[in-house]
Amino acid sequence: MLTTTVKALMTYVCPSAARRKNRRDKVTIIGAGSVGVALAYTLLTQKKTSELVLIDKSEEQLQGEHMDMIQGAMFMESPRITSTTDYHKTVDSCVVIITVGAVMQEDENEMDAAKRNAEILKEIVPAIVKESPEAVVVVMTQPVDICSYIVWKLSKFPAHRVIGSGTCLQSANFKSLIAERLGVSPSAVQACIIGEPGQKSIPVWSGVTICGVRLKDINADIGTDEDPEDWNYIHKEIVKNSNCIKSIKGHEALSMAQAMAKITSAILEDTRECMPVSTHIRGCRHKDSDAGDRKDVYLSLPCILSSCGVSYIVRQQLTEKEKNLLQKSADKMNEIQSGLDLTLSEMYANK
Ligand SMILES: NC(=O)c1ccc[n+]([C@@H]2O[C@H](COP(=O)([O-])OP(=O)(O)OC[C@H]3O[C@@H](n4cnc5c(N)ncnc54)[C@H](O)[C@@H]3O)[C@@H](O)[C@H]2O)c1
Repeated sequence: MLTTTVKALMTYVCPSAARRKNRRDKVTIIGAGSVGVALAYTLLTQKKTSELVLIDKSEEQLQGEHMDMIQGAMFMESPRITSTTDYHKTVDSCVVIITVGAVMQEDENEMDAAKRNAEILKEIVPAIVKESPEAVVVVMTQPVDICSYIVWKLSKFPAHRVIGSGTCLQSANFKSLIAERLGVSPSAVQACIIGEPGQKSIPVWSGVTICGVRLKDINADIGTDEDPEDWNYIHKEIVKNSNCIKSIKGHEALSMAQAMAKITSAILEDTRECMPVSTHIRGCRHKDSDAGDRKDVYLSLPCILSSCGVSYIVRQQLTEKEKNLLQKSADKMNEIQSGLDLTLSEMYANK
């Protein structure tokens, strides 16, 4: 029975937050590139899984990564590691993490990247559904909100079982830079970045609290252009640093792997942790009042993660400006989604 406070605080998403009867921890990572391998290694060294399957289309790549991991397996309590091109080996995975697809190029727009990666996702999603129909799928392929939407549509999974990595890493940076400026531990800071990742992400300054004290109550203009202390330089710094890492080494594989390990363990261990991840948002007020699935988009919001994926979305009390920015992102997602062809060819549909 939900109390009034719980109802006002969070939107109930998952039809049953019941814990799985048979706890398992099999994880599949699809894509053995920089991000997939960094994540595999992080999950193994943090002992988050005892059974890991790594899938890629390149056998040579898989062989190299597999031999390297197996050599060190004894130091990781000898987990079962399978590296394969055969999806049947992924059967009954608890969590499937998608890291396939080439990194977005600097001059590439999101529509082109979405179309390019949609073709790859059409190839792999039917195989995931066939082998692990109960899995929670976590999408890392960029543009992550659009790719999460594509996976949700192709899989026909309930929306709470398809999650995108979203703004979880940016939010963690947001907390730690606020903490650094205040000279406190990040654990004293509650703060998050929502919407889409990158430059258009929305730092929710109105909701930043330190041990329950709202910074906006002390500095009414915090994070705005009128802020005398220019706190928003923190958000600019996060975006700049992320772009800098990408231009120097091509990807943020190591830090993303840490964030993803946290999301994965929240699902495997049913921790009910609150993390901003890309989730299905229903009922966005798009400009055209057309009903139907045009209103479905994926964007990051703070979610309670459990064994069923997203159990709740926390209802934030956003300012009008923050709401408008979120709406702008939703409108953009809607526009990109309407340009996608998500019909599965027979070859993949019957996989
Ligand atoms: N969500 C995030 O915050 C975040 C952060 C970093 C990277 N990424 C994204 O993760 C993705 C992977 O990045 P990366 O640096 O590891 O790229 P990468 O090129 O190093 O690796 C991609 C891998 O996918 C494999 N692959 C491609 N098509 C496949 C298919 N049909 N079936 C199986 N495997 C296939 C390739 O063989 C390759 O090994 C990119 O889309 C990137 O933009 C997301």
